[in-house]
Formats: sequence, C-alpha cells, structure tokens
Amino acid sequence: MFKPVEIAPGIYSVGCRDWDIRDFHGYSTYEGTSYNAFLILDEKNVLIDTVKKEFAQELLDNISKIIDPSDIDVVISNHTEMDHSGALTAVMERIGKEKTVLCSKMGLKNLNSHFPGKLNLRAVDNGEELNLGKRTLAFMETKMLHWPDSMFTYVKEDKILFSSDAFGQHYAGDCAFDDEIGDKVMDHAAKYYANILLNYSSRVQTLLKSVQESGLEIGMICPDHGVIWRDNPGAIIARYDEWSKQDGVKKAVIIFDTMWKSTATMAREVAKGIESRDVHVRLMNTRKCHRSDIMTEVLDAKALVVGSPTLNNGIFPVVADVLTYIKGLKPQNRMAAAFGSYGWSGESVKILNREFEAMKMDVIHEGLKIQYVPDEADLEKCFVMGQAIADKILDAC
Ligand SMILES: Cc1cc2nc3c(=O)[nH]c(=O)nc-3n(C[C@H](O)[C@H](O)[C@H](O)COP(=O)(O)O)c2cc1C
Repeated sequence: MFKPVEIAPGIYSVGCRDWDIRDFHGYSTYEGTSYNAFLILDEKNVLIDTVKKEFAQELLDNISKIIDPSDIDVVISNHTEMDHSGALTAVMERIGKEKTVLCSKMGLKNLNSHFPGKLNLRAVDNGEELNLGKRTLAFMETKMLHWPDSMFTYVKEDKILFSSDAFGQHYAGDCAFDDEIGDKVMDHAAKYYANILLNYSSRVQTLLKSVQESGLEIGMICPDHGVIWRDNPGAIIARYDEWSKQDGVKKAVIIFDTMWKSTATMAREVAKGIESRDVHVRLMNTRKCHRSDIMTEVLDAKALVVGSPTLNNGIFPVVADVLTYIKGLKPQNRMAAAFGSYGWSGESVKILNREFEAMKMDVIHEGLKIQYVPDEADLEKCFVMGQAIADKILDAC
C-alpha cells in the first residue's frame, strides 16, 4: 500500500500508513494516520524513528526496496511513544541488535522502561553532532514537546528538520507533501496542535524564539505523522507561533448536553445572542461531537460557554468528560460562562463556575439557571446573556 518516497537526494520517507484507525488514544482520526520513518543513505546509513509494532514488517519491506536493512548503521529514536518505537526491537533484530540506537537522555530512560535491556542505547547531548560522511546530523532536545524524551534531528547540509510529533497531522491519504494536500492540511495540523501540544504552548514559544535567534535555516520539516512540509515550512511555523500565543479570535464555543432539551433550547438562544453581535459561535453537543473536535474549536476561541442540566446534584457526565479533557490541555487567556436547566436543587452552574476558576478562566457572567422548561422571558435572558458574552469578547479582541 505504500512505497518509499525520495524526499531529497538519498533521503527517503519509508514509514507506514494506518488507513483505518479512527481512534488514536481517544483522538478521532477520520482520515487515519501515518507513522513516518526516514532513511538517510550516506557513508553511515541512518534510520530515523520506526513505526507502531504491528507495522514492523511493512517498514522493513519499505527499507528493503532501497537497501538491505542490515546495511543501516545507526538508528535514531526522536520519541519513545509506541507509535514510533513499538517496532524498534523487531526492526533491530533485522538491522543488527548490536547497532546503536541514539536518543535523548530522557529517551534512554524511557526506552529502557519500555524495552528493558533489549536495545543498545546511547544518549546524545543537546546540540551534539554526528558526521555521516557527506552530511552532519545535529540533535536538539525538545523536552515536553510532547514527551520528556522528545528531540529533533536536523540535517545541516540539506536543511531538513526531523521534528518527531511536532508539526504533525493525523492524515493517511495519498499525499506525501504539503503542496499536494492543499489547504486542508492546516485543519489537520490545528487539530493536532489543539489536542497534543496546546498544554505545552509556552515551550513552543521558547523553542520558536531560540530557532529564530540561532538563525537555523529550515528548508523542509518532516514530522512523524502526516505530510512533509516541503513547499512552505514557514507556514506551519507561523501557525505554531499564532496557536501557542493563544490570543484568541472573536469566537465563542458553546458546549452543552441535555436530557429533555431545555438546556439545548437555552444553548441556541445564547448562540443567537452571541451571533447578533457578529461574533462567531460554534454550538457543540457533547454527546454528538467528539471531544477532540470540540478541542479543535476551542483552540482559537476567546470564550468557552458551557451548558449543563443538573443531574443528581451534579453536572451531566459527558459535559464533565469534555471539561476534564479541555482542562488537561490548559487553554490560556480564555473567558467563560455557564448556563443550564434544573428541577429542584440546581447545582450545575455553580459547579461549572468552580471548574472555570480551577482552569484559570475569566468568568465573565455569573451564570444563568432556568427551572425546568424555559419560557419566553427565560429565552430572552439567554439571548441577553449571549449578547453580554459577545460584548466582552469584542472588548478583549
Ligand atoms: C435522573 C435525573 C436526575 C435529576 N437530578 C436533579 C437534581 O439533582 N437536581 C435538580 O435540580 N434537578 C435534577 N433533575 C431535573 C433536571 O435538571 C431538569 O429536568 C432539567 O430541566 C433538565 O434539563 P434538560 O432538559 O436540559 O435535560 C434531574 C433529572 C433527571 C432525569
């Protein structure tokens, strides 16, 4: 299903596509994903990263179309996570168990935890270089982007950055490059950033600044998932800068759930109020929209508005699920407001406000509780609440 692609003279993309995966550790992958691995032919032949365990043979088959795997001299593990290291031991059996696997210092610890005593590991220093003959590799530690072991490998002569999971996208289509896939690549990349990297945004900012200051020239970025940025790597770097700053745009995301449609009716009226001020709004039912798609919408939204009925003195469980997920990804500089229908005790708005405070969000409205089914006057209150939220967003953006 996949053949190696020569991405630069003597440098090949040899990884595998996982066409059918639709749930990637809880992230919805409607177009599958790829596990990218790269082969560099030089006086020393190098393999950068491997693939998920079950794709080990496919990776070896791809390599074999170019060289005998046993002619690989060094393997580099930029990231320990199993989608890039799961095949390592099987691949090393074929390449030669005694051959060196280079990784970061944390990679050494983490790979040993995953595959105790099975690999001949050597940790490289941040900034260390490896001469391959015609080319030089430089290693850059990128701790917590997005695991403690993450690092980048840069080919100095070709100006190619092997960026591990950074700049990746879950996409397994026919395209190998940004110029082939077109504009939709940014939707995939935004979803990836929102769900995998958002909580490390301050580190992204630090990294981008240090890359800029060092004058590192980046001609091509090869992430471990999705297409390669060969045409315009500057475009994804600019988007990472924008996403990691988290300034937010004039947009509110309303997430809600409902048992008997009262909170849903309120949600629509709040949305109408927001939209009446020409502020963009997304209305997302937590039982109909996947949490990773909700997160993608939260990425650039200035405000998060949450609606939940009161259920057994609490909030609706699916709303709690999505909020837990959003909280973990630590969106910054956000406004928030809550609403919901209740029957007798009505705790949901108070609980949601507490959650917003725990998430360090700016609570811009005291919240709106409506008993049972909202009447005309209640719906007007929802509309006015939407307008008040929109006004705060317009003041801030
Ligand atoms: C199983 C169940 C448990 C409920 N528990 C509470 C509760 O603890 N306190 C409360 O105020 N209302 C409670 N309610 C009432 C709902 O909050 C009320 O019917 C509300 O209007 C539902 O809003 P919805 O139409 O958006 O689902 C409960 C309703 C159900 C079905």
